[in-house]
Amino acid sequence: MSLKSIIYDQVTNNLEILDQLLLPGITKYVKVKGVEDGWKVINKMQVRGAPAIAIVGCLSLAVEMRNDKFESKKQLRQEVEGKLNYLVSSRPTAVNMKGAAEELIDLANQLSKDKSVSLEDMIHKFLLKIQHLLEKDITDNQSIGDNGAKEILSRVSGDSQVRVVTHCNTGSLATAGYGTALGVIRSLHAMKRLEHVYCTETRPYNQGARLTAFELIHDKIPSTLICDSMVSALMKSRNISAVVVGADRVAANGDTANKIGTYQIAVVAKYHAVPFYVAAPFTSIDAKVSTGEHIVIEERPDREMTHVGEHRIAAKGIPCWNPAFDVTPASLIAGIITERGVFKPEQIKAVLASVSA
Ligand SMILES: CSC[C@@H](O)[C@@H](O)C(=O)COP(=O)(O)O
Repeated sequence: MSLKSIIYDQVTNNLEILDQLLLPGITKYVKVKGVEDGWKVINKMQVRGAPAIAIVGCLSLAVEMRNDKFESKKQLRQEVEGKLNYLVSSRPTAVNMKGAAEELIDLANQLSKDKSVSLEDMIHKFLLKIQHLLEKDITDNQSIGDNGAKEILSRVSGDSQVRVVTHCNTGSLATAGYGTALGVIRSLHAMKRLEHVYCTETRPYNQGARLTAFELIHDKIPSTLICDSMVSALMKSRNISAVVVGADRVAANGDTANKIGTYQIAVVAKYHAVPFYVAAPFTSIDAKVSTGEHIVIEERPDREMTHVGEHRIAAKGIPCWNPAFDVTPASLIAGIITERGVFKPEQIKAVLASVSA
C-alpha cells in the first residue's frame, strides 16, 4: 500500500492532507475545511506537487460547496469562478490547478445556461466532476507508469535491469496516488526490471531526501539518496540507464518547467548520453504557452534556503535567490511520457492539434 497524501470522504464531507512540511519525522494529517484552507496548505507547501495541488484545490471547493447555501445557479456560477481563480493564485508555475479551474468554470457556465438543469442538479454534476478528477489522476498515473517503464526498457537489451535517476518528489505524495515519474519507477520495480533508483536530495526544500526517500523506503524499492551536486559523478561511474522526472508545465514546443535543478540534470544527462524523460499527465501540457520562456517561475522565500526546519544553516545577512523551478529546453528531452503515450517534444504540437480537433 503506497502512502496517502489526500484523504477525502464525500459522505462525511471530510478532506485531510498529510502535512508534508513535517515529513519524514511526523505523520500528521491537517483538515481542509474550505477554499481558504485549501489556498493556505498549497501556498505553504503542506501539500505540493502539480497534480496534488490541483486535486486538493478542487476538493477544498467541493467541501465548501457542500456546506454553502446557494440561491440561484447564477450565484453558484459566480462563486465557483471567483473561488477557483483564487485557488489558481496559490502557486503560479504548475498548470494543473489552472487547467482544472478552466475546465470547472466551463462546466459551471454550461450548466448555468442549460434550462433543463436545476440548481440541485448543477451542484451534483459539479461535485461529480471534481470526484472524477481525483479518480482520473490515479488511473492516469498507472498508465504513465506502464508507458514509461516500457519506453525505458525498449532501450535496453534482453531482460536486463535498469538504473534510474529521479529528482524532486513525484510519487503518491505529489499526486492522488501512484505518482508520475515515481510511477514509472514503481512500474519498473513491479516488473522486476529496476535494479536501482537514485534520488536527489532536491535542495532547498529537500523533496527528494524527505519525501521521495520516504516513499521508496516505504515501498521497499532499491534506492540510494545522492546530493544534487553528485549527478555528474554518478553518471560517470554507475552506468545509468535513464533519468525520469515530473513536470509542472510543459510548453507546446516541449520545453518543460519542473523543480529547480532539473535543467542541470538534463544537461549532464546529454553529456553522458543518458536519455532524459519527463513523465506527466497530458493536462500538464499547456497549449496556450508556446515556449518555456513564457512560463512564470515562482520565487520562494529566502528562509527555505537559509534554514532546515528551525535551524539556520546560512550565514546571517546573505541575500538569496530562490526560484522554485527551472525550464529544461525541449532539445534535452528524449520523450514526454503521458497516459496517452510517449511523445518526442517535437510531436507535441501535432498531438495537441489532433486532441482539440
Ligand atoms: C507529480 S509532481 C510533478 C512536479 O510538480 C514535481 O516534479 C515538482 O516540481 C514539485 O515541486 P513542488 O515545489 O514540490 O510543488
